Amino acid sequence: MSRRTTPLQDAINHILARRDKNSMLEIKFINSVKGRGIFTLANFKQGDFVVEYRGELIDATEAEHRRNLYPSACSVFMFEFIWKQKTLCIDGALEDGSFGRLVNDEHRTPNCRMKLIEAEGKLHLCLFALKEIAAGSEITYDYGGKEWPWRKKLKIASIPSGQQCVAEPIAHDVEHHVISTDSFTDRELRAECQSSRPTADNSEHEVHSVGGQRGTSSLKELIGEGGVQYQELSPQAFSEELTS
Ligand SMILES: C[S@@+](CC[C@H](N)C(=O)[O-])C[C@H]1O[C@@H](n2cnc3c(N)ncnc32)[C@H](O)[C@@H]1O
Repeated sequence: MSRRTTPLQDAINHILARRDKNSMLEIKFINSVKGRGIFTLANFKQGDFVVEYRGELIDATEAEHRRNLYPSACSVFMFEFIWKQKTLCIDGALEDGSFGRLVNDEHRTPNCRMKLIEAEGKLHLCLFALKEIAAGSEITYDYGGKEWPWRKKLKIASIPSGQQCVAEPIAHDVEHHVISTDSFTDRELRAECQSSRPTADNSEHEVHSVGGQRGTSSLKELIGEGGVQYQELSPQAFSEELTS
């Protein structure tokens, strides 16, 4: 990002070019509980645009339809949010090589926050740094208030009086709740998600209106006229119930 480019402009540039910050981010496999995550290769400053959560914009009805079709390994990639009293969803189920869909949850000390951006009449979800993020760190954000299984399965370490509690995940305990990326290769997962999609769709990077036979709403109908360009988004993310 050049000195004069604001984080918002930086985000819009990446949105329009449909590209991630490939020289600043990398995908790493963490473990069989968390699966993959996104890590920084360079420092980010507070406020910087980090990555877009790319996918297909769909409405609540279509999201519900897909949730019923998708295996749970795919529906965990559906990010729901409220826009002008409407529930919308970015479906990031396709393994398209983009980074945003692989960012993991951290509700206590996230280093990024999701914001909604409207660029050229289309809605986009983007992560911005909440603080300085040093090279080598995992990118995280708060998925929202929901009781995610990995949050529940926390071991509360013994707390000396007057000190804050420290919680640590117990890996073996949450194993059965987790979409194990090592049991699903990328190709298999992509095939799974693609075959369970309601319509053939090669434009997963496009944010567009409801597809296929199920809907005819235009994006304008989905998001309304003259939307806000830049909005803080309270996370209400991933709409999947993770059950074993
Ligand atoms: C959108 S995906 C994130 C990418 C995922 N780690 C992967 O490898 O595909 C969301 C899934 O990642 C896992 N996940 C995210 N945050 C986690 C956390 N803090 N602890 C354990 N698992 C987490 C859960 O399996 C969740 O369903």
